[in-house]
Amino acid sequence: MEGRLKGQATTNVAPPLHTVKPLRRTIFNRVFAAIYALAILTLLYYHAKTLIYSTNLVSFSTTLALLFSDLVLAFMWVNTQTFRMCPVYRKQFPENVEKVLKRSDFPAFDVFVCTADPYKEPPIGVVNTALSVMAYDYPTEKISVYISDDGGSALTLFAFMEAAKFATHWLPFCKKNNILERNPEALFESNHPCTSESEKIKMMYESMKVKVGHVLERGTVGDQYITSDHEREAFNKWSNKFTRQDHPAVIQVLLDASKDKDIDGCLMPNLIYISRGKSKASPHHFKAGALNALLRVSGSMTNAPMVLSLDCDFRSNDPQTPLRVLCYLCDPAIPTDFAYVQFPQLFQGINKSDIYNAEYKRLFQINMLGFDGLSGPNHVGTGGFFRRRSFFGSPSSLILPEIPELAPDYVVDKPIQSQSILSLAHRVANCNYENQTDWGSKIGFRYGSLVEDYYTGFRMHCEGWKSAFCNPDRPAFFGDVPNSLIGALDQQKRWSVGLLEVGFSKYSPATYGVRTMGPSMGLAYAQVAFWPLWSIPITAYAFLPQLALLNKVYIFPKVSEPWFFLYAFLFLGAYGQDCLDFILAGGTIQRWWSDQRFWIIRGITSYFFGSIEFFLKFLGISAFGFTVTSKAVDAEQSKRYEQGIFEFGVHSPMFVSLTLAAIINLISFSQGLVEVFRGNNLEGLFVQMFISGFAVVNSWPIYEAIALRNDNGKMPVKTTIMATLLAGAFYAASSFICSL
Ligand SMILES: O=c1ccn([C@@H]2O[C@H](COP(=O)(O)OP(=O)(O)O[C@H]3O[C@H](CO)[C@@H](O)[C@H](O)[C@H]3O)[C@@H](O)[C@H]2O)c(=O)[nH]1
Ligand SMILES: [Mn+2]
Repeated sequence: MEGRLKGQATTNVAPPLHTVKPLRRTIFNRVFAAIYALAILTLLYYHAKTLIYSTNLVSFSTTLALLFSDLVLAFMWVNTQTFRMCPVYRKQFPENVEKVLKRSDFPAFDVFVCTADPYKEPPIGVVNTALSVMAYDYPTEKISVYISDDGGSALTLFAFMEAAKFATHWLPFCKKNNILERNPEALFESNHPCTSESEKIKMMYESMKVKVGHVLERGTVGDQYITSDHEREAFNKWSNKFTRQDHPAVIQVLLDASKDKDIDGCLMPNLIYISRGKSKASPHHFKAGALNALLRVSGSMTNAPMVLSLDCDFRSNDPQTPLRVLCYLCDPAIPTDFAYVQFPQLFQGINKSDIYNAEYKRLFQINMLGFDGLSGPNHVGTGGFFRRRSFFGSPSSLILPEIPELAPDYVVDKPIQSQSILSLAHRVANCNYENQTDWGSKIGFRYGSLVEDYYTGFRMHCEGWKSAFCNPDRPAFFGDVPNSLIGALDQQKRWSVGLLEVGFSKYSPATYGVRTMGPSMGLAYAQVAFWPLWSIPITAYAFLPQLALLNKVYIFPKVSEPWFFLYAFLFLGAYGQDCLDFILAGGTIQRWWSDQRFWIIRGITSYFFGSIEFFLKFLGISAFGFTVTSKAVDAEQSKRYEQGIFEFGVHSPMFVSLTLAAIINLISFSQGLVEVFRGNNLEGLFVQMFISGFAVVNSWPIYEAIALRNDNGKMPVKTTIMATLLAGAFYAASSFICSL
């Protein structure tokens, strides 16, 4: 455990703030890893032998393809074992925080909420996120919430002006009634006790929602909604020349903790709207750029020592969360190299069997425990409480920013609305501000990857920072999931590009990471960076055995041969352990099934196309950007999602490859059946039939979408035709090769 973050349960001096325990399955994991490693080596030996003794081109090339695929699988398997070697489980005791630290001494914290598009990310949702953290059980005047609007939209600003007014009722209401769901949407959807007060608040919320909805529908903030000169002045910044990609910085203080009070006369938190300056001439680096602008603007206004970064759809579900964080950050025994506490991404609105594997249990929950036993979990973009200091160089060498006011220990001694503070804030939010500075390379969130979260956490760990995973029984946050298949696949494609950007950079976890953090952490990070490589074995196994079967070429050992048992063990062992991990983490068999299916789907869609996009960019042929996942809901579509029906509906190259695989597997399985009925060679074709049969079962929703459905989410005819033509071409090409 490298002497880090050992819980303090054993000391009697102070009440414990947190504890850490190894997971019981660790021994089993280690023994199984040793056995499985032997099996993998045996398989590679088998392939090598077959390769050497292969007599014709077809068997040589199929063996080579299988060998290469299995090498990729083996590489990923080795990386995955790092998560299984010393997983730990942590607990916090927030009730003890006030025994070691007076409430008045609690540190201040700055919350960053990012949004980028009022139509894909409806402002009322962003408002809910902000309200839920503004209402934390924490000294209110120590909370500052910064909204970053990369959509540069007056509609979002309008929503927050309304939210600021509503908050003066909402915060005291939550605190007086000890409400747990502190975002109004969640509270009013739950069956909360109805009182006259809650009815009144609900009406206020509904009327705000209607107003914000109206403005969004119209696309402009009508005069009737502007209630003061101050507001009018703010909206005047949206001049004719103002576009989303080209505009000066807009910073609007909506609530000021030094003077604005709620209806009971208590101080409110700071609430600040920011749309950083943009120009087509300077790169804005997507979310990472937005977060760095936030680090600077918040630095110039409040410069709190603690920073929480949130996606716009990531609502607090527990007002006590900051206290859990203090269990680490205010623990007198905490090492100085401690950078952040990461909460898992958990979601609301996932359907029963989680058809799009939106839960991502392995990434967000299981692997985190493994990371946590090493140097700590990676950052997942939202739900991370950082020490501001960790953005400025390694624990031992502070890198100062270009102006002293932004240094992490600078004390802001002027009110946030003073002229000098506001002008500094505007200056650091300017689009050219970062030119010739260390932002994005040495300080702040790091540029160069579409998964800025993963990359930034990785670089911090490389610098020697540590982190801890915090997964309380009552989830700290809930997010939204992509609720259409194309939404989920596009998101995964973006991640794939971003991950490869890190995997094949000079900071690759497999080389630089292993060198700086040691093999365990390096390979753990590599496990994630190289996900898209899975597209190689998955695509190979989705087409090769099937095309071979169609051409009566048998490429796996016969059932009667001992090698068959090696294959059986490798398959059952991997799937069995995977399933066990999933169930032990509280999953259901049904969701595990979706999880394994979606891994295959991603392999032939997102990972595959993401890799292509990455290499095109690498060769300088094309560029790509951050396509924001839509959080807006379509009633009909969400009804189908509820029922667990896959949503196709639109044509996409990714759907073509998916349909192609489904068709080839169905035909090859049928062909296998015919052979079996003819009494031919069941022993020899069993493995190939098993693989295509497995794929057919997994592809069921695709066949339904092609042939049995009539709703708007069915497979577009164009997609089916293209896939069918391609299937024909694949078959023709394969028979040609076999005839050589
Ligand atoms: O130019 C941009 C693009 C996106 N965002 C914000 O980034 C967040 C995440 O975007 P989303 O479309 O929801 O992407 P996801 O794939 O769901 O997000 C995951 O993956 C991202 C990296 O690809 C991380 O940034 C996120 O924190 C993580 O939750 C949202 O709040 C956006 O508003 C910006 O602020 N500026
Ligand atoms: Mn998201």
